[in-house]
Amino acid sequence: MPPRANPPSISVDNVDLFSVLVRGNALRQGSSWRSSRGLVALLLVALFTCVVATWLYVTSLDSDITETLVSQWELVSPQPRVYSVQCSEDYENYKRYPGCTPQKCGRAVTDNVVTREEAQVLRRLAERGLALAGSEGGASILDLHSGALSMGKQFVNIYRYFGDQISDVFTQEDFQLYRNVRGRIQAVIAETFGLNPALMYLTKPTFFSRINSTAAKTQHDEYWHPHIDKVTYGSFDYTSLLYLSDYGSDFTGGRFVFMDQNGNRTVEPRAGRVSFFSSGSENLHRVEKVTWGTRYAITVSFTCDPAHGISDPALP
Ligand SMILES: O=C(O)CCC(=O)C(=O)O
Ligand SMILES: [Fe+2]
Repeated sequence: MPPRANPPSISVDNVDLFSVLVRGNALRQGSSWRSSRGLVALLLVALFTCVVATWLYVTSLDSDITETLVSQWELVSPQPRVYSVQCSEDYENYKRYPGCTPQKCGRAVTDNVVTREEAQVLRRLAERGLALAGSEGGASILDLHSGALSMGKQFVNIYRYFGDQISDVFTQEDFQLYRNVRGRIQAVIAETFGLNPALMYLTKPTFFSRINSTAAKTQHDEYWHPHIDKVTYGSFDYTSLLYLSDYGSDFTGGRFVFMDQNGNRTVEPRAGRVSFFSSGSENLHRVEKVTWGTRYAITVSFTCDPAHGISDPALP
């Protein structure tokens, strides 16, 4: 038999001291291993709790502050859905035009002014026009009044650049439809805000916009910044947006957001939907970044100042 590898055990009163020592060490190692495992588990639980609590806080914050005014699937008809807001003091710094200058401010949405078929015709018109060029970044515009069209990092004038050929792209009927729709939008804004439609004038810029998720290449592509139309565009007193595509199926992201002090309120675009509002700082807003697909809209705005009025777009 080979010699025992274990040291000789000292037996005192039937107690094997060596075994006691070895067991004691093992117990100590075991308990320190158990306690450090316990500590790690505790830390993981604490971390998990923190992550869950933060996530719950952030999502609850988000849902608290974002209210959907109108969803894409709803049909707002026959009456517009109107949300009144107190007019800002902005208007006091401008000349007043009785019968037009906002006395009542707010925002409204209607699906009863432009049909989905008309929106489709206008969308095809926008597609044809914007196919002539377009921005390198995610946001392109086509202004039928001035002729400005995004091209690469700049703009060209379609009427100058394409000359007579432009009549192969746009027909007289297209312009007629624009005029007709503009008139109906003007009427619904006047009725909603108690204005005399004859004292409202179309103003510039009035443009088709096409937005997709391509990264911005210039400032012109950065459509998502919060802004006040009266500040950005100067002449605007009433802004309207006619949507030509559907949130959720034609594109994702790209909701319109009113940024109020007590939270955000969104309008989900729907083809044929007209959203309109007084253009002062009571209606600070932004457009969410488009995350997928292509979003088409037309901005049609009105001024109370006849000097800032423009004529309807027309073929040259
Ligand atoms: O396209 C939109 O929904 C809004 C665009 C906008 O805010 C603007 O043209 O000033
Ligand atoms: Fe705007």
